Amino acid sequence: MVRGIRGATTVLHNDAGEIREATKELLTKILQDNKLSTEDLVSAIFTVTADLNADFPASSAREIGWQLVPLLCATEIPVPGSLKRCIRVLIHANTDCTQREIKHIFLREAAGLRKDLLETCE
Ligand SMILES: C=C(O[C@@H]1C=C(C(=O)O)C=C[C@H]1O)C(=O)O
Repeated sequence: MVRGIRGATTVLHNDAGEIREATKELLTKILQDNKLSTEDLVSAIFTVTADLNADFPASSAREIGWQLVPLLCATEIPVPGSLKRCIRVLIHANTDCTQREIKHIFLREAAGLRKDLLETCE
């Protein structure tokens, strides 16, 4: 069964090194907490807020072994007042978990984004 897994994190600066480090931390935790390997991954879509253009998060994914996973990066909708310097991801993965068992991961300043989603996790 293919399930969707959401994640998000933030960086302090529009800096390629920071984006790489934050993205790798997020993706590694998503795989660990959901007991997934890269072989289980179907695809992933990243968005970054318009204030982040120093690097593509997809490059970071390849640096941790996601070379065969189809990836896409796009700019997030600039809703006034929304969280700044945010990297979001939607991963599609093969898993036996139910929807409620999926661990969605929101780190750093993004931790408050989707408390509703976290509350529905088992
Ligand atoms: C609230 C978020 O930001 C935005 C809103 C989303 C939503 O309402 O589901 C999803 C992604 C973003 O476009 C989030 O990342 O979860």
